[in-house]
Amino acid sequence: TRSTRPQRLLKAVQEKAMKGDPQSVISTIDYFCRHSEWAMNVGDEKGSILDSVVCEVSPTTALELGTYCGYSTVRIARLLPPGTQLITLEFNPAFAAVARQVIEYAGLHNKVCLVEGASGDMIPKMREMFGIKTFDFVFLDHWKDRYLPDIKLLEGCQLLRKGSILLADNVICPGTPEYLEYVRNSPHYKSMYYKSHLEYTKVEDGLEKSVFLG
Ligand SMILES: O=C(NC/C=C/[C@H]1O[C@@H](n2cnc(C(F)(F)F)c2)[C@H](O)[C@@H]1O)c1cc([N+](=O)[O-])cc(O)c1O
Ligand SMILES: [Mg+2]
Repeated sequence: TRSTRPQRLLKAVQEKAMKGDPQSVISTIDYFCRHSEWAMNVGDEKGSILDSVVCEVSPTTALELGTYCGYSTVRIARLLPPGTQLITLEFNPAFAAVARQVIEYAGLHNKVCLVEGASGDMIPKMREMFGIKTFDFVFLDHWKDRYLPDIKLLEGCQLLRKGSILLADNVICPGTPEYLEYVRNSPHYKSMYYKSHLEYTKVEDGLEKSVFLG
C-alpha cells in the first residue's frame, strides 16, 4: 500500500540528513515540506521564534503537546542543556513511530521522552511518571480545540508555577479562538503575540506566548 506522508518525510531525513546533526535534520524537513510535500511542522519561520523563546526560558522541564513527526521536538531538544528533559506527547501511534526515528536520527533520544497517549489521560500522570514538580515551558501544537482544556488541566494538576511559559502554535491559522480569548483576558496570564506566517506559506499565523502568573 502507498506510504504515508510522515513515512516519506522520514525517508527524506534518513536519505539526505547527516546522522547525529539536528540542524541538518531540521533543514532537510524544511526543504522536503517546501519542495516536495507540505506538512504541519511549525516550520523555519515560526521555528526561529520557538528557538528564541526556548533559549530565553532555558527550561529544566519542558512539555510538548503534539509531536507529529518530531520536527519541533528536535528544534527544542537541540537547545536544551544536558540534564534537562523534554517530554513530548503524541496520540497517534503511526506518527509516534516516525517521530521516534526522526529524534533518534538527530541523536537527541537521550534528551527526549516521547509518550503515547491522550492529553486528558497523560497530563494527570506526569508527576508520578516523571518525578517532576512543574513545567518551566509548554509548547502547544496539537489539536486546536484541546489547547484550552489542556492548560486548564495543567493548572488543575498544579503542573504550572509562577513564571511557567506557554507557547502556542497556530493561534491564527487554523486558529484557537477560545484559547486566545482565555489567555488574553485571564488575570492568571500575561500574553503576547508573535506575528509570523503559516509554515511554508505566505498566510498569516503566529505564536502566542503566555506567562502563568499563579
Ligand atoms: O491541525 C494541526 N495540528 C494538529 C496536530 C495534531 C497532532 O497532535 C497529536 N496529538 C493529539 N493529541 C495529542 C496529545 F495532546 F494527547 F498529546 C497529541 C495528533 O496525533 C497529531 O499528531 C495543524 C494544522 C495546520 N494547518 O495549516 O492546517 C498547521 C499547523 O501548524 C497545525 O499544527
Ligand atoms: Mg502547528
